[in-house]
Amino acid sequence: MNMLEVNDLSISFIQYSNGLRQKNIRVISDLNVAIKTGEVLAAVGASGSGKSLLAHAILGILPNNSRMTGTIKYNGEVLTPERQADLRGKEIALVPQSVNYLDPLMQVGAQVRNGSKNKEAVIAQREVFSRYNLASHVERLFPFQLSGGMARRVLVSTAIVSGARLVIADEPTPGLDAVAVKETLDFFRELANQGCAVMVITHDIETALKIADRIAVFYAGTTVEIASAEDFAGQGDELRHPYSKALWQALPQNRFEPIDGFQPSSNELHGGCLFAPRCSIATSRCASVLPAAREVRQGMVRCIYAS
Ligand SMILES: Nc1ncnc2c1ncn2[C@@H]1O[C@H](COP(=O)(O)OP(=O)(O)OP(=O)(O)O)[C@@H](O)[C@H]1O
Ligand code: NI
Repeated sequence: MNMLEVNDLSISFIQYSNGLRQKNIRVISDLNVAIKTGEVLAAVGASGSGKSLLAHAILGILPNNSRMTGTIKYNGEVLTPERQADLRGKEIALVPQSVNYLDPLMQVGAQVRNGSKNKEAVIAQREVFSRYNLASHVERLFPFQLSGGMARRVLVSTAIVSGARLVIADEPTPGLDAVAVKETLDFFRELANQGCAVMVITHDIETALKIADRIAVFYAGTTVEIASAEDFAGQGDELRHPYSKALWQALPQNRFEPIDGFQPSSNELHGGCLFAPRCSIATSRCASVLPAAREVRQGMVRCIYAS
C-alpha cells in the first residue's frame, strides 16, 4: 500500500513586478509520485528542479506567497493543512536541507526531543547521539557551537527520535564524512525495513543508488521518470526518459559526457516537453505537447517516444 501519494501537484509563486502587477511563476507542474511502506524512494534532479518544494508541500510548510493545487494523501487520507500540522514532526518528519532550520536559541538535545523532558525521550535522544558519535556534552550545546557535520547529524537524529512513519530527508549527507554518509544511508534503510516509508532527496545519482529501491528523476519542476534502481545500469538502456539516460551517461564511470544546455528557469517555461530543447531525439511534436505521465515497463515516464 502507498503510504504517501502525490497527485498532479502544481505550485506557483505570486510575484509583484512593475508596482502592483501580479505574476504567477509556476515552479512545480503536475508532479506525481508515491512511496510504499518499507520503501526508500530517492528524488534526484539538478538544483532548482523542485525537490525541496515537494518536501515542503508534503510537510505543509510552503511559504505564504505560494499557491498549491493537486492532492497529497497519507495512508489513503487527503492531507489538509490542519492534518499536516498534527502529523508534522510526529508521524511525518523532515530532515531539512539547511542547518538554519535548527532553533538558534535552544540547546540541541532539547530540540531533538522536541522540547520533551520525559525520561524515555532523553534516553532515546542519548542513544541516537552516541550512535552518531555526538559526545554526551553535545546535547547542551547551541547550534552555533556545532561544526557543519555535527549539525547535520543532529538534524538526522531529530527525525529518528521523533519515531515518524514517513521520513523525508532533504540532502542529508553533505558535510558528512564517508563513514557517517554510509551510517546515515544505512539508517534510512533500517527505518524502511521497520515499515517506514523514506524519501531521500539528493542531486547525486550515486548516493541515490546506494540506498533507493526506486528513483524519481526531477526536471524543471516535474518528475520525468520513476524507475527502479536496477534500471540504472550498463548503458542505461532500461531507462525510459532521454534526460535520465543523459544523467546516467554523464557519470564519470560511464561516458562522462555532460548534457548541453541548461534546465529552463521557472519564468521561461514554455509549452511542450520541458526537456525538448536539450533532447537528442526531440521532434517538432515535442515542442507542442506536454507529455502526460504514462506507465512503461513498470515505471513512469513523460516522453511521447518512450517505449
Ligand atoms: N519562496 C520562493 N519564491 C519564489 N521562487 C521560489 C521560492 N522557493 C523556491 N523557488 C523556486 O522554485 C524552484 C524549485 O526550488 P527548490 O528549492 O524546490 O529546488 P531544489 O530541487 O530543492 O534545488 P536544490 O538542489 O538547489 O536544493 C526554483 O526555481 C526556486 O527558485
Ligand atoms: Ni533543495
